[in-house]
Amino acid sequence: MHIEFKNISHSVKNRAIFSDLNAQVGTGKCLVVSGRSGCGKTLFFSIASDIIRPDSGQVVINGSAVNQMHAQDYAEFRRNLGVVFQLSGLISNLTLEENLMLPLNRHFKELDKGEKLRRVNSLAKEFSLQHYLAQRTEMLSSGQASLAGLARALLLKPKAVIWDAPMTEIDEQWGLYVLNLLVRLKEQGTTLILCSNRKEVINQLADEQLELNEMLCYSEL
Ligand SMILES: Nc1ncnc2c1ncn2[C@@H]1O[C@H](COP(=O)(O)OP(=O)(O)OP(=O)(O)O)[C@@H](O)[C@H]1O
Repeated sequence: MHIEFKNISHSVKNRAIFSDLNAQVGTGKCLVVSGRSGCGKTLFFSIASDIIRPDSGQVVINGSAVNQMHAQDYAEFRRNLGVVFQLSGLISNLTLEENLMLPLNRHFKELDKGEKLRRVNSLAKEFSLQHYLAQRTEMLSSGQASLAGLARALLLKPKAVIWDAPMTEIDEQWGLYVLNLLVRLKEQGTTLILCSNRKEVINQLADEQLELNEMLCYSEL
């Protein structure tokens, strides 16, 4: 999936955070978005994953602007996008299995329940979470919740993964595993957008880098 950010401007409470920002990342490549705290990494993540629409400018997927897509193309774009939140985004009063089934039930209605459960079990096992499937996700540690957030995104076999602050909660061993996993995903053609200042993420994964300009943090409209 080729993703382009064209002339993005966005303000929060009358403060310009992005002003005419441009960036792009090709299929199987990784864009790392970095910058100091408060510069807008999470805001960029939200715009990239179409949680927030920018005040002006466009996010363009394989040549089609997200804000002009027909419903069917938009549904396909969403199905192809794996979104991983900084704080996992799991629903705490559902079990882990219920959380992991949500995107499959939403985007892969045609898959039978047995196949969905097989996918859920296999990814849970990959991240050593199989014993937690029947438990509510408030039982997970923050590192486990982070891995579960990643598992939930990967269940869709996405063509692009957008991850806010990857690896901040997980331990060193899992960090290495996840880094290698991200390298493999890239090799398989998955596009990555990672909002991170971590050196290992930048050194091992970045094909493109966007350093958010700290001056923008203080410019007033
Ligand atoms: N709901 C909000 N209300 C007011 N200001 C906000 C809101 N959300 C974000 N901001 C402002 O927008 C700017 C960008 O925030 P953002 O969370 O994207 O930064 P960040 O680079 O991800 O920071 P960090 O590295 O600390 O997570 C910040 O200056 C913040 O104060």
